[in-house]
Amino acid sequence: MSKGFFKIPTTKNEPVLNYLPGSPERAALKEQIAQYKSSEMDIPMFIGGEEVRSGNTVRIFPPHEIEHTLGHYHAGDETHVYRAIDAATNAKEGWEALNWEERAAIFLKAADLISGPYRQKLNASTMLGQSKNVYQAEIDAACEMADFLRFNVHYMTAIYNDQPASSPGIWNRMEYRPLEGFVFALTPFNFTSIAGNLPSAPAMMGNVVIWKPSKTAIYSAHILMELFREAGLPDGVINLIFAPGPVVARAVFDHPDFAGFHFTGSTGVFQDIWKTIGNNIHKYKSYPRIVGETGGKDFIIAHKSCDAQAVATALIRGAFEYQGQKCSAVSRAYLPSGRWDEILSYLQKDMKEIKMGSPEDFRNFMNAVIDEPSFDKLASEIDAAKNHPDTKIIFGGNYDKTHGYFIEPTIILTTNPSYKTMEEELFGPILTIYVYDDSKLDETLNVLDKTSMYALTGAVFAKDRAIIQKITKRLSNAAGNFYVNDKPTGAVVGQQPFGGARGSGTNDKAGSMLNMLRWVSPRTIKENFVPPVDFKYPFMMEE
Ligand SMILES: NC(=O)c1ccc[n+]([C@@H]2O[C@H](COP(=O)([O-])OP(=O)(O)OC[C@H]3O[C@@H](n4cnc5c(N)ncnc54)[C@H](O)[C@@H]3O)[C@@H](O)[C@H]2O)c1
Ligand SMILES: N[C@@H](CCC=O)C(=O)O
Repeated sequence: MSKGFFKIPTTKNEPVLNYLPGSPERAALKEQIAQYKSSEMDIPMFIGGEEVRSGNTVRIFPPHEIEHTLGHYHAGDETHVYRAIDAATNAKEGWEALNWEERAAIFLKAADLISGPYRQKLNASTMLGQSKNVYQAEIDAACEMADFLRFNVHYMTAIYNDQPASSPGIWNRMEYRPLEGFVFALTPFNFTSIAGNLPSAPAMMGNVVIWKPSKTAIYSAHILMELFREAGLPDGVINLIFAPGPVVARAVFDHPDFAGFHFTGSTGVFQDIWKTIGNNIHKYKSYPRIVGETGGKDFIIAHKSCDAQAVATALIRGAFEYQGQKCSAVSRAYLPSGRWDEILSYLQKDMKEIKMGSPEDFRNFMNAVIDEPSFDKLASEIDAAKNHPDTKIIFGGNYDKTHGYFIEPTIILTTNPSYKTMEEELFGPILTIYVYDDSKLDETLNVLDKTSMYALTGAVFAKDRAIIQKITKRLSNAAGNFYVNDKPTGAVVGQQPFGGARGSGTNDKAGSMLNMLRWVSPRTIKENFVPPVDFKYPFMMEE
């Protein structure tokens, strides 16, 4: 029982370190990378606090250096899913009974471990396992992960503090119970922080969790699990398993105690799972909470009043950072004909200077794409654009998978605003540009709004305030995160709550109170201090 209304420490964003030559953080990171590269890691599942080794091992290697072995993980099967569900069920009572401040302390400690001894472990494992450069790893694995943990504690207390009014003689209370059952967290490859947030956010609210990460992000997922354990997370609260997605899904979605699904990944997978949950709805104790943040076809629209250099910079950073493998990455742009030559000349200058290679060489702006299927798909889209009458490749267009999965940053110019790469998410370093007639802004906005099924991120570049207002209003349903004169990537927890609508997800805004509310099932308690003892109401009195 808590014996005080405790206040949490002030919530602040984790500072982004610079990694300048000669800095201590750069030296520490390089040392951690060297250490990880010099020994192979043996990675078990974690079920109920036990390290589980199936003996069925799978090799892990850097996408940019495919001959090198980072380690092996132990792949699981259906039996491990059932063991994980049992472990979660056994942990539930004890975890729910723990005071909120004890739960908060575990996750605040995890955040401080990230600021300290775990920072370079998370950064190095993300750089090597997912092929991110130092800055992309730092803003994700270190800063965003620490921010999720600290801000979610803040939102948890804000939720608990939200209490109903009480009339005289009555005390109304709202109890924010965890869900009755377990939560399933299914996580993507591209953000270590998302992989960590999806299981930890429901756990913070008192839930027990089965966590299945992407097979291409198991190296950093292992470090996250070690972090949670070192921070004091009790056994069985989060259970990490490496069975194939469909195998886990079959067992989880058939279980009567399945209570919530926390997903980030592609739209097709989410929609299939939603159907499975719908078909099984009669099997569950409660209606499950379904939270899914999915794909995007994110845009920049520039107006003739824009700053051309700022547009070019936003296109390059927005489209090519982390090889375009951000759900928020710019992959289609609508640029005004009157400013196109100027924007193009800035692009020409900058594109020449982009370096691509291993993240171990800190000069590289870009690294490899995540795996061979992704590489092959991107290469085939580039080839298709090379041969299509509506398109011309104006930058890049080459690819090579001899030693790693490298795709050149590629810009396609199209005369057809409905060309495939203007509509479909490719998830790679391919940007398609459509140059519109300056006088056809309204038509272009209509096309932009209707071209794709997604509505995740988008940006307008303009100096004219009336135009900024007009476009912001006209595109109000085209993006869940909308940016004015800024690239549409790099949302910061607590500053730009993140998520999209339409085909891009349930828009529950990761790292916000809206998301945390999905992991509780409130119970209203009314207490009457002096209950009535006569059933008759005063109006019934004799005249
Ligand atoms: N909106 C957002 O906030 C956001 C953030 C990051 C990534 N994304 C999206 O995620 C996608 C990229 O990530 P990804 O390639 O890891 O996504 P993905 O959908 O391929 O995989 C996500 C997870 O689902 C599992 N999975 C895949 N197929 C499955 C199936 N049939 N049954 C059960 N599980 C299955 C994977 O193993 C992985 O753990 C992109 O579409 C991107 O836009 C969205
Ligand atoms: N929140 C991240 C994107 C996460 C998806 O991949 C951003 O804003 O760039």
